Amino acid sequence: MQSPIHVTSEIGKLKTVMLHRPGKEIENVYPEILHRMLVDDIPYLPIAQEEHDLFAQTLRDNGAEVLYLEDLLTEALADDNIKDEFLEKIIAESGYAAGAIHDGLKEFLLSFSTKDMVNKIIAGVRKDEIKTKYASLAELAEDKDYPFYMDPMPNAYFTRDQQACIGDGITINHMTFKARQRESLFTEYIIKHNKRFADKGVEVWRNRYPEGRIEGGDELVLSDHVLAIGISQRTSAKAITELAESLFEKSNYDTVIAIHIPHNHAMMHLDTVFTMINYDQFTVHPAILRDGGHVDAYIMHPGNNGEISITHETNLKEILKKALDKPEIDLIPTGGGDPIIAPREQWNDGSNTLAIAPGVVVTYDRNYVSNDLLRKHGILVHEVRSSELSRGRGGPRCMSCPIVREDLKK
Ligand SMILES: NC(=O)NCCC[C@H](N)C(=O)O
Repeated sequence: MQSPIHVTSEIGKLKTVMLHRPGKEIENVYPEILHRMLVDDIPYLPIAQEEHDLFAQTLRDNGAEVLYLEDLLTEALADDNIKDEFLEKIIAESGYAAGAIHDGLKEFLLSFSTKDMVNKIIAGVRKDEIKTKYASLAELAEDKDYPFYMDPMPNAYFTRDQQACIGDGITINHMTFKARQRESLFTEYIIKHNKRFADKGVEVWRNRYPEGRIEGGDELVLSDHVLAIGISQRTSAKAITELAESLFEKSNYDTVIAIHIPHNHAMMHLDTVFTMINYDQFTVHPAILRDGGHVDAYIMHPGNNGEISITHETNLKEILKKALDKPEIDLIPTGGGDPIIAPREQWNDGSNTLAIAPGVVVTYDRNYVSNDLLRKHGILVHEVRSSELSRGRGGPRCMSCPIVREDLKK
């Protein structure tokens, strides 16, 4: 059976992509919780939505079918039993497995249509929105001034991270920080219960329950048998090993290139510093390269008796040449490698390009130095507006989850 997921590269023509249009969750962020919510500023919602609509339209204009996470989840919850089961899980993962607040939240959420309920869960539920029949001492006395029973999910529009499509399957991710961990429950329900995916042979390479942490921004599908993955603030060596074991056992993938990157907020995922944009071209933030273009990379292949063989290599160009079987690789430095422009543009996701076809990318307009350089290297660049979207600290690749891409011609 043909899987509804098919992604065998980072650059094959984009056919189907999943987005989330930013909603009320953005307006439930306030200064005291900014950093815990993993954002550095509060986007102005109407403009963020306008910018996001233009981003979606750019993808449609270039032939992609745009699906919205909120619609896919709503469809997945059409059956009342499944909706009930989902509500139990999301309320429990929000901290209330049982008790008065659990009951109050459930009754409140069930009072909405399924679509509005989904949007409300993403937006967050304030304490003053529900009535509880009684409250425990903990509920009365602890965190009295904290306004939410269910936290907002202001990062939901970065649909790259909760999951990642690789080949005909998907990883449903155990995310690093509490602020984002509930988001991948949505993916689990979409894959299990949305008719587009349910019972259609989608392989789950790794589900959201093992402890090791992993996020899609670190997962780069370089070809139909090579995956690059960041060892980063968000993805652990343990999760990478488990994913490699699963891919080697069940898929065509025979090479996983684990690249160590700095563990910090500006470079949280591999795709904030390194993306593939053509058969032999990549963007790279110079800060991840040591003298001579070196990184710490660990090349994993299936070994004997189900073990994994690992070699340590450091020359990024050589690693990519070998993995992709190319005579040369063009690494295009963010901000031209300038010591001020490069980190400034990287901060606003100048390295985070979304390829929509080989040599054709979508980028933020504000990173004009990087964009001009891409053009000089022969790339077709579609710029999208970015004043508000960029405040969430993610770019076009972060805001998109490719579901289907055309295979590359061999
Ligand atoms: N792939 C990505 O780099 N996604 C960006 C995620 C930004 C979000 N504020 C986060 O910290 O998770």
